[in-house]
Amino acid sequence: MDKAPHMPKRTSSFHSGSFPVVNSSDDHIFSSNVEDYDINTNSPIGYGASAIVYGALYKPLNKRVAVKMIDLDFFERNQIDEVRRETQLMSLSKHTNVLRVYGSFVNESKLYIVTPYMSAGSCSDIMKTTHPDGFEEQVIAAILKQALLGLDYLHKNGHIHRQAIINLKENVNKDVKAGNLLVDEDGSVLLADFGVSSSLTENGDRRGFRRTFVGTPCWMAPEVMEHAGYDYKADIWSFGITALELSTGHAPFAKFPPLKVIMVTLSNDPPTLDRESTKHKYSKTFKEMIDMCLQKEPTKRPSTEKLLNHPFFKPAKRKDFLVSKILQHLPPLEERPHKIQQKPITYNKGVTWDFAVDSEYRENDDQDSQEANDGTSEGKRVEFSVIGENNDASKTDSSAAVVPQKKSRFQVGDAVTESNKPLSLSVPSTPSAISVPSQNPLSKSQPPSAGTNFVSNPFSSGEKDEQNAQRIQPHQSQGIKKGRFSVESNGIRERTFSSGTLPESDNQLLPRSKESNENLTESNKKSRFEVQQPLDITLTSSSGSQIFSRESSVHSLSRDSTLSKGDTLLTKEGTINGGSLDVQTMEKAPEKPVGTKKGRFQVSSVDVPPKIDGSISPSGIEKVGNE
Ligand SMILES: Nc1ncnc2c1ncn2[C@@H]1O[C@H](COP(=O)(O)OP(=O)(O)OP(=O)(O)O)[C@@H](O)[C@H]1O
Repeated sequence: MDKAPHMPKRTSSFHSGSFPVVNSSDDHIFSSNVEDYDINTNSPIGYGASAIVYGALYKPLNKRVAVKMIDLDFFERNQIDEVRRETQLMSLSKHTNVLRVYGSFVNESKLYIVTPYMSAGSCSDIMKTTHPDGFEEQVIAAILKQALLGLDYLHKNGHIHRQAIINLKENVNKDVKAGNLLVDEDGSVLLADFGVSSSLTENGDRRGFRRTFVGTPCWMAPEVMEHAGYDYKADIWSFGITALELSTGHAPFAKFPPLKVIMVTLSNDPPTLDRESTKHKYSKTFKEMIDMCLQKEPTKRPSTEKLLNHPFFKPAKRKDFLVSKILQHLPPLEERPHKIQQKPITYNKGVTWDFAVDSEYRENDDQDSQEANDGTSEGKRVEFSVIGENNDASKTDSSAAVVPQKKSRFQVGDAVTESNKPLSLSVPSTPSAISVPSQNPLSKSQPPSAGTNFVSNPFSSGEKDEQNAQRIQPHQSQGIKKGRFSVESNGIRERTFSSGTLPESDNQLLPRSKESNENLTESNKKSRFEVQQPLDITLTSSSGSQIFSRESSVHSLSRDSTLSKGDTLLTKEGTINGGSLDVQTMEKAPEKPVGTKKGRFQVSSVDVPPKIDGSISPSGIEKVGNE
């Protein structure tokens, strides 16, 4: 397996003896010798942001356990130190509804975390396997009651589930969610995944104010999205989202790209249970409980204690009810199809949102993200990049336990961005929107090739951007102009470009242009993102705080080549409503490129005068890295 090239190599100072073995619940000290674990590396039972989870036999006790394997080569020393503390912390959590750590140790460069084997898998697993449309109400009540008891324990002991107590300033996407509710064969539901993975998936630099969110933001509370201060009430929001997830089979907005989830969450009313449209019938009481949790104002949400007294939970059945209702016909974990999760790891500076994207949004070519992230930036920005690479689960082996998957990344931000490798792409004067077709994320036929660092001037087909870069003029219009570019190994090829203020009609969202996509060859299928950049845009949340921009810009970015009607984009008023979309049909490339490589494009808005040489777009498209 390849390792993500952006990951810093950990120094060798961390060795197997430095990770203390911790006591299990039954006072057995689990061995730190990997030979004592017969790990079934052929059939992982789960994938996470930072880890692959395997079933294993712990030979000294002849006990089945789960082993979470994390490749420490991908992480920095301070992150690892924190993992050590948090793993110990987890070992101390003693509640029947909180997953305990039996032990942990390092072997070579892998961290092994040993936990009880939860043979039914996560609630998310179960839904995908047997209940794609969600569970019936009594099942949900039985699941959530146990989860709530675990959460109550954590809250009362100072944990916020979504983050380790050690560092309250940095956030990770460790929400309460169905994927983190593990179910045992006896119907026990345990909250998992607090602390340890958090450390590894958040950014290593703890001195700054970077906040990296990993995964999809569907469960993320609005105040967390806003980068505002938050507390344990954020878990209550996630809990409410989880309730919706369990009743429909998916979280609200699960199909949306991450940025859009944020937009919709912040601008719309909280999601609620549509009792008319679900497969199962749900009570008003259930809906009422969800609505209590999903209040945008955190202080209005109930505490775990109050929730436990809610009528919805009063008649909740015991765990054996779950055995008879949902665990009967489940195939063994190892035999279930496990989707490889795409989770990013961020090393960027600045306020950052970093999201995994579903396969439909993935890119296929490699990217040297570490290099790409070497530039510095302050404030928020929009950034798109690809790091890591897709890997087939079947190729997983113990020698390369964790390979961060290829992913796309979106970062949203504002302010001054400084990059060590400015992108020489420019677009003609006064661009307000730039559509960037990138490689079709579903196409695997174009492996990246080395040496392409260029982004085209959209007007200069086939020529390198250094030669063709055009100066971006100061923003003079709030209209939307579009350009788009692709990066190919043999230079830059213009696809299409349109400029000018969009007519009114263009400001409506258009249905996906299947036809245009179908006409594309593999070499020219592109996803793209679009940047709208009126100068005076500020997106504010319901609470009044700024979300995406300060006073100068907003970028809406979508890697979806088209959006469907009803999709939302930022507007210059800073609200979210129907946006404009470029639905140009891309022309077939006259020649198949030798290969396609991606640079990394950092899109930001900077209120600086344009550079005369045009090498850096003052409207903020900068190349921040390359392969
Ligand atoms: N003890 C366990 N028993 C059974 N399955 C497990 C166990 N631990 C984890 N899994 C499975 O592995 C998946 C990923 O594990 P985990 O959530 O701990 O990883 P992570 O890196 O923290 O990921 P994420 O950030 O997505 O939550 C879980 O969703 C679950 O399906």
